[in-house]
Amino acid sequence: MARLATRDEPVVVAEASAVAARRPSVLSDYVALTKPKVQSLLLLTTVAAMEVAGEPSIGLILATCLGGYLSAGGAGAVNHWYDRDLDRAMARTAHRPVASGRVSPRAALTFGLTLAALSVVWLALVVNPLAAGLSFCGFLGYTAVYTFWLKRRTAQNIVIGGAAGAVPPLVGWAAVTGGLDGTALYLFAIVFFWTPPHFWALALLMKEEYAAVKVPMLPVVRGERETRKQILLYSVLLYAVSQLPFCAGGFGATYLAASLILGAAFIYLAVRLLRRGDRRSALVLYLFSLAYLALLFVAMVADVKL
Ligand code: HEM
Ligand SMILES: CC(C)=CCC/C(C)=C/CC/C(C)=C/COP(=O)(O)OP(=O)(O)O
Repeated sequence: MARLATRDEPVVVAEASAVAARRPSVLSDYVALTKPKVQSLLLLTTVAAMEVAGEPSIGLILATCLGGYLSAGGAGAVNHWYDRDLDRAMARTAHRPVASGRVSPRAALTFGLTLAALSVVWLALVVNPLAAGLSFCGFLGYTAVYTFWLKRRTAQNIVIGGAAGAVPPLVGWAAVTGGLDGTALYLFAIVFFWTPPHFWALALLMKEEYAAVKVPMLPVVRGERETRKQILLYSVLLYAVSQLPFCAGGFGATYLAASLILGAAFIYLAVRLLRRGDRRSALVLYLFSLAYLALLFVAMVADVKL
């Protein structure tokens, strides 16, 4: 039955279109499933490793980055699918495409698995089988090992699961050389030891949210002081590991200077967090951790190219 227009209608229409304007497009929802901001740093470590490993062509760099993006993006989509119950319950993640119901769980899972399959085929055919295999291990590490298995079971979830995020430099190295060597393993170790302080600094800020959804992150299970101690411990380990490629002769003075300064700053911020125990120090360390990894990998490239 036809409805009479009312004087309120323009307001209702304006409100409806304002909501529509705020609603992300389908494209931006699918891009969000791939966790693009995290990907930018993963790809930086991939490209830096490629430049350290040899003289890759632009074509090889782009092909490897596409494969890496598909693999890590597929893993991100599978994570959105599996963790939708947790994401829905936490303010930081409630707006995500699957959690908020804009993308169906089945569509997100199909999307994630399709990207992962495309990645394996693409890397195997266009780059090489080792790069494809390593990248698939990263996919399994983030999805099966971290997301499905460890995240909801143990406070060591991020320590073990963090190995997945350390795979991209190996993919880059394998793409250029067809193999792996000591320097490649040091790059893996740097990201591996970087991940716990990176995440735990943020977890300190999100402790209540994780506790509410019963995810056993370190600050929830062992308390804030123990988390701050562990952050300092891993910061010192990270510093030690970051010196190894220099000691092994893989890098020279530029890398040594950068790793000393960046490592000292990391440890200083971790000590400050331990002493002060405030939210601001945790936020500063989290933000610095992002800059640290980017600058350290840029320094590696500068060291070997300049
Ligand atoms: C399993 C290991 C890791 C865990 C649990 C973790 C966790 C997180 C979380 C919860 C955030 C908050 C922002 C968000 O909602 O996405 C974040 C941000 C970020 N992480 Fe990690 N992270 C891990 C490994 C990595 C790795 C290996 C990299 C890259 C090398 C990385 C790069 C980033 C970047 C660039 C951001 C900022 C993104 C933004 O501003 O939205 N993370 N991480
Ligand atoms: C192919 C490959 C090398 C993939 C691995 C990439 C990898 C491990 C990225 C880390 C992703 C990340 C932001 C995890 C967040 O943890 P979370 O999912 O618990 O955080 P959330 O609460 O933000 O979802």
